Amino acid sequence: MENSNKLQIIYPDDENNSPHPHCPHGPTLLFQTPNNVNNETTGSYYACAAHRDKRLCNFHLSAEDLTPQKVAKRYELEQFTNVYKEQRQKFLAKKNTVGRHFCLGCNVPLLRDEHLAHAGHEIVWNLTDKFLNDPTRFLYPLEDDKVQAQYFFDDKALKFFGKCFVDLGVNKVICMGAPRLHAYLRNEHPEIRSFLLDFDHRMYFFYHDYDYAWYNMCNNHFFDQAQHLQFEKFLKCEPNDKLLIFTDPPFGCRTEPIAGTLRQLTREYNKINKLPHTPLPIFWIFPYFSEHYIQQEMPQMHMCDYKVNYTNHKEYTDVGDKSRKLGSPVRVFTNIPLEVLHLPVEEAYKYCVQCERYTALENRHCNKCGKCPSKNGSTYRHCELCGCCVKPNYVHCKNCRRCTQAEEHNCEMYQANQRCWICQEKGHTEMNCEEWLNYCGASRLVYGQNDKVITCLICRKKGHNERNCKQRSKYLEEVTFMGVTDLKLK
Ligand SMILES: C[S@@+](CC[C@H](N)C(=O)[O-])C[C@H]1O[C@@H](n2cnc3c(N)ncnc32)[C@H](O)[C@@H]1O
Ligand SMILES: [Zn+2]
Ligand SMILES: [Zn+2]
Ligand SMILES: [Zn+2]
Ligand SMILES: [Zn+2]
Ligand SMILES: [Zn+2]
Ligand SMILES: [Zn+2]
Repeated sequence: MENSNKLQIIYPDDENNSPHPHCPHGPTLLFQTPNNVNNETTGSYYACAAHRDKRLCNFHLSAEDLTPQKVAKRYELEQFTNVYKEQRQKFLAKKNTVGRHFCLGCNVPLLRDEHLAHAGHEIVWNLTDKFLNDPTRFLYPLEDDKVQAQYFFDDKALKFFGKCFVDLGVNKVICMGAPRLHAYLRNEHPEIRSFLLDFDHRMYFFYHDYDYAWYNMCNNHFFDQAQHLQFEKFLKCEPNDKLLIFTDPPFGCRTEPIAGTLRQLTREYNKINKLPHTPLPIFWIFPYFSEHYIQQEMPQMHMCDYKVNYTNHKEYTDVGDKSRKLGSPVRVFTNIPLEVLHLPVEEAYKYCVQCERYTALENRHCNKCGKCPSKNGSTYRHCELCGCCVKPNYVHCKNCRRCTQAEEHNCEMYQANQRCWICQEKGHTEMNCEEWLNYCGASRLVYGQNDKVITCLICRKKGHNERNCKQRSKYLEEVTFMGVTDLKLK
């Protein structure tokens, strides 16, 4: 089972699924332990899609206790949305900058003498249009990693994204969880229309319904129906329009619900525009070490070398003492061919002639791998035994048949966490794979990242399979040693 030690997450609106009950934050996710995925409900439960901490939303319903009444229950948030909209009128209706204040403690807009009720609070006085049009420059970020995990792009990243959109001819962007990018596009790229979808309700105070919706990206839930209707209008496109979905979710979010939402939005777009299934271009910002999880959900997504920096995160930036030596680990994942993305040479990127695309300056092209292999910002080196490039500090363990961090290496523990190259499942390596024999000599793709190239499981070289390997006798010994003699290797 994939992710055998992890909970499976069932997204609420996958077709074929029975409907999930709602919490105040929209349809819940169904969490299943791996041994009850076959329609058994023992141990499965529904919980909030947006909050990764019970203290923040305590909805919890065991799948066994599900009843039609519970599925039908809805939470009305109008008492909130109406207040937000009333508050917003203060700012958006007022032309004069004098007397527009904002209480940072209570997160509410204030007019004239309303501040009297906020004595002692931290208040931004007389907001200029510049601030009003770029609210993340003065609001306190909601940094709770169990919910919003609000980290804002630095100016270089904003400029890079803006330029990518222009180069790609994109004229409409859905900013899903990207409020600063939304403001940047509105202010600096009037030729691009942007629509912000964010869980941060404070955006009500700065944007109209036609370019912002209070939204949960973990279940594609709109808290305010009026805004949803406006969003549908935004999705309606003219033949020359080019729409792109941009998302920068909290890194604590699992990839299943985000991918589920991206699919839902694409479906909604196709339906509204009466198109046959047409994929939308996507930019998904996430750390390089989550690559596997993204590709598991969306194999069409590839990682671009651009390092994304945030202004309010110590480690995800290239400035300050605490910043990582190798730069930010945050990358852009996209279904757009990487060849068409131009990374800025002035920010330490270069064009690799062999790869025919831009890569990080420190990324050295490997002729054996046929690519610029580094993922984390260090300079990889090629390991002949692994048949691929590895991190420079890795050492090859013959027993595990993998390059790994030398310190604290325990073969048994290490192998238990490896993904087998034969069956692609986690928990063992090739030598202990039950499917070993079935796969012997079969022509198949190993090494997902190098698809199109067959890597021989015996010598780990590319271009032939076990049947044709010069080292086959060594392999026969190994298999015999494992107590298997009946080889289907003819
Ligand atoms: C890592 S920050 C990205 C901000 C982006 N870097 C920018 O500068 O525009 C995550 C954003 O997603 C929003 N967010 C967090 N959880 C969300 C959810 N469940 N649904 C929608 N938005 C969410 C946060 O409010 C925050 O704005
Ligand atoms: Zn909830
Ligand atoms: Zn206050
Ligand atoms: Zn290269
Ligand atoms: Zn290599
Ligand atoms: Zn190795
Ligand atoms: Zn080992």
